[in-house]
Amino acid sequence: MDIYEKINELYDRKRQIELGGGDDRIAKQHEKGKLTARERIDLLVDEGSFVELNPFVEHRTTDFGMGDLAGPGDGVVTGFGKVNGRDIYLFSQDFTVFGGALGEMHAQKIANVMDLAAKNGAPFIGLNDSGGARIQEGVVSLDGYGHIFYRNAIYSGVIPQISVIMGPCAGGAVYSPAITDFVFMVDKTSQMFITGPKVIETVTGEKISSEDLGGSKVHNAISGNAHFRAASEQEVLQQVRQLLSYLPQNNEEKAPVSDAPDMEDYRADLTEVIPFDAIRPYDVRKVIEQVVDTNSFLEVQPEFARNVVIGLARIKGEVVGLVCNQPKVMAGGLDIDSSDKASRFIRFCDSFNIPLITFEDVTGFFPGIKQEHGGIIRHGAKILYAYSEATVPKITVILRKAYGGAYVALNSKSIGADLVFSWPNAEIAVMGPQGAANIIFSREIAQSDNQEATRAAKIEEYREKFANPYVAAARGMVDDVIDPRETRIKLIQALDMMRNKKETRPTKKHGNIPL
Ligand SMILES: CCC(=O)SCCNC(=O)CCNC(=O)[C@H](O)C(C)(C)COP(=O)(O)OP(=O)(O)OC[C@H]1O[C@@H](n2cnc3c(N)ncnc32)[C@H](O)[C@@H]1OP(=O)(O)O
Repeated sequence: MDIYEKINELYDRKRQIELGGGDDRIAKQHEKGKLTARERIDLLVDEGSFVELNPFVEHRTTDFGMGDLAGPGDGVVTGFGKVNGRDIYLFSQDFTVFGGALGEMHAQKIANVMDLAAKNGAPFIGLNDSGGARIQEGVVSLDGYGHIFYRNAIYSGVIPQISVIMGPCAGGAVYSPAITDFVFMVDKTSQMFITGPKVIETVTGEKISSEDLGGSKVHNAISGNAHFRAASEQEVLQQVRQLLSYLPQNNEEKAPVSDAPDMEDYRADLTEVIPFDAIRPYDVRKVIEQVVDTNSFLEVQPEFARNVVIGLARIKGEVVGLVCNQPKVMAGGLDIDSSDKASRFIRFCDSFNIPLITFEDVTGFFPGIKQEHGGIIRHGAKILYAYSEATVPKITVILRKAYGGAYVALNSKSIGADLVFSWPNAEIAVMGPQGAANIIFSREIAQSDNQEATRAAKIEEYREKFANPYVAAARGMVDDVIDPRETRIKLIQALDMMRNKKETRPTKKHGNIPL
């Protein structure tokens, strides 16, 4: 045999590996509306940039007849490539090989590429399509999951981690995506659950389909376990590419800066967006659209806890993280789910050096027995904690109402905001004028001959005294009361001023955020 024959043999072997579980299983995968592991990689990375690692790895199990079964690549393709010209590392589970089930060597390949991603400071992306722990390998496959979860945890906040669910993801397997920063799902073909419909029916008697139990809609709109969903695999992989364009490569870098758009910084229409009447709803996304660079807002978790709007955007080309009350839903009040949603996003932005901008219009934490018994105290505390520990530039703009504990929690000066701006129509107080007047003037109102007139007069008295931004501004809790039309200009100036912001915290192992 000469060297050319050896090279031909190498190519033959690689071709065989690339066939995965073979033509029949590939056809089955396509029939389900799913792409193969390699087709997905081709759609995700820049053309021709993917470099595969460990293609020759095979399992070494002999139990249950496995000794006779070849499993090319052990059911997972791993490697590195580029997205938008920047490095990424990935795995893509191959459902055509043992149903993408995770065994010892499969796990080892994933752990290796995670280590490479962390050492080289680049995002890590997992394309999940797997029957879970490989049943024939028993505890060895469970151990494999442990090695992956461990890396998900210790590399959290070091490199961005993204999970894309493109098939089943069941049992303990779900904990890897749950630790990652962003979870994407595909409508109808991806499901996540700890125990499937059959087990649930056996244990609790409840009947439910896989899709209704853990499909993309459920996790995006109800459980909050996922952040994005798409109608097809092609679309979801484009969404991942888009998200990556906002992110720094690692926690020591800043997010990439884009060219500043050709747009007016003075936004004349901002006076029209918010109703002057303080109780009328509006869509805060209209404020966001006016302030950030045109078409740059990427909303995160748009279907979950819609009373808070979060997302990434650019202002004069610089990436920022936005946390905003949504007065259109539950009057923008904060509840358990929105507290969790906002807090995790604040911590993500802080981990990866993305300045935070808060648009505030909040009536308070949402009242109710369900909220209290569900632990709103503990969940609401997460927001305070997340803002307090964050050291990135932190700017708040009070658009209209800022009441009570929610005023404090939403990046007030007292918990570390660098700058707080307020629009002139803002009301900053312990509670709304109606509630306040009814409590502090209850005796005068009760003793009055005309209770309704006295109540109205007292409400107005309270509104004039406290429901404005000038009391807070007089004490420096608001840095400036601004013309709404200058909001973008003020934010550009503030971000520029804090370009080199450095803030340190006392040395500690880590804090203990209320979970
Ligand atoms: C960390 C702890 C855990 O992960 S506990 C979770 C353990 N996993 C499970 O309980 C799921 C078991 N699998 C299933 O229920 C089904 O295979 C699911 C995932 C729903 C997919 O169904 P379906 O699309 O019809 O495919 P299929 O059943 O024909 O499977 C395709 C091939 O993959 C295999 N497979 C699947 N899961 C595993 C597994 N966990 N371990 C080993 N092999 C697995 C199937 O045997 C099948 O193989 P083949 O193509 O017939 O040779």
